[in-house]
Amino acid sequence: MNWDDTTDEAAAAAERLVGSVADGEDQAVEAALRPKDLGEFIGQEKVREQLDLVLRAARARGATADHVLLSGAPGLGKTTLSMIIAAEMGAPIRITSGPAIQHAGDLAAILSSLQEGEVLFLDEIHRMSRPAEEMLYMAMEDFRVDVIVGKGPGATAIPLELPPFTLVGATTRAGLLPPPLRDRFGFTAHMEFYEPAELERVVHRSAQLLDVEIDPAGAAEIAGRSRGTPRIANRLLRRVRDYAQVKADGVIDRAIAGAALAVYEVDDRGLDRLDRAVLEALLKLFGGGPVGLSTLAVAVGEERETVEEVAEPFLVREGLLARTPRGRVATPAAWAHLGLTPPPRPGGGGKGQQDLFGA
Ligand SMILES: Nc1ncnc2c1ncn2[C@@H]1O[C@H](COP(=O)(O)OP(=O)(O)OP(=O)(O)O)[C@@H](O)[C@H]1O
Repeated sequence: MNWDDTTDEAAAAAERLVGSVADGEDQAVEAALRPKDLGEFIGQEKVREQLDLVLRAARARGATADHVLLSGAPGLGKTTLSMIIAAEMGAPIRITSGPAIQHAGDLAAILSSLQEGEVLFLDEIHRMSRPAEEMLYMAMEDFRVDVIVGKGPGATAIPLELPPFTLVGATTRAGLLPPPLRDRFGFTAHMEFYEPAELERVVHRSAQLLDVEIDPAGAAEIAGRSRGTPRIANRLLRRVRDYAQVKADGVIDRAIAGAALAVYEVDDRGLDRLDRAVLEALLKLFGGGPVGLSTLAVAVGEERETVEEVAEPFLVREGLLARTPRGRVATPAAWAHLGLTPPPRPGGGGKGQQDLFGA
């Protein structure tokens, strides 16, 4: 955006970029299930304790909270925490994301329309453009931006003072952030995957909010298949609720949860159709590997990125697949999980397989 634009246009651009979180039924339900304060936020004890101190201290000083960087896999509660930060500080929140900010002017439009103390949530901050990132450095440190007016040799930089604000940046990959950006956050937190017991609490809480009856074994069944992720736990709960409504009396127990999740092809370890397809191809077509990512992706009819970013992180975390310099390799646990017998050693599985089998 060129800063010659009128203020109204700038505000409209900011509005378009900031957008809203809820879009569609699932997002609307997701928003309704979000914990509203730190007390309601389940798990992540260390992060909660540290954040509580940061926010309390800022409140006691009557100051704006320090910038916060949240890293962790999708669905672990980064957006939720940013909303909680705003709520705990009694401040409004704006939500935008790195990919939505194409130009430094886009960011200038948002920053210049912030109110004092406002929380700016910048999701996928690692995907922001370089010029916007450089503008953010100054905005975070000095609450100032240089707005370029005009083009070419006649262009002039006009400094613009910003009200103090709190930037909450979220990223799935903290390692991708340039150190100058990372260092400007006063508080950095890494969000871990949730323990099954914590996810059971998430399921019980959400069931209560959705007015669904569920027994402890039913909640444990859903939690155990949720890949350590509250968003998945909530999504599975909604699908199990549908099944219970249509096929039973609406009450969720272990049997209903198990039967419903079988219909949705989520197995007892939380593997879905894609995860299983990747494992089956690796075991049945390539003898357990090693096999290159691209070949594996073609074998399951998916994009390379989908296999690498959607299926693999979970399979690696579950100890079912290993990424080796020679390619993807199935672990003994993968053979066991699919009820298949690994090829005899030595020979059949190749060197990568032998390594994993301890040969
Ligand atoms: N600690 C928690 N306790 C209870 N519910 C949670 C918790 N963390 C997340 N949730 C629920 O999980 C859902 C997803 O959370 P959220 O949108 O905050 O994740 P996210 O990390 O921002 O994901 P993404 O990076 O994909 O945007 C929300 O509906 C929220 O209700």
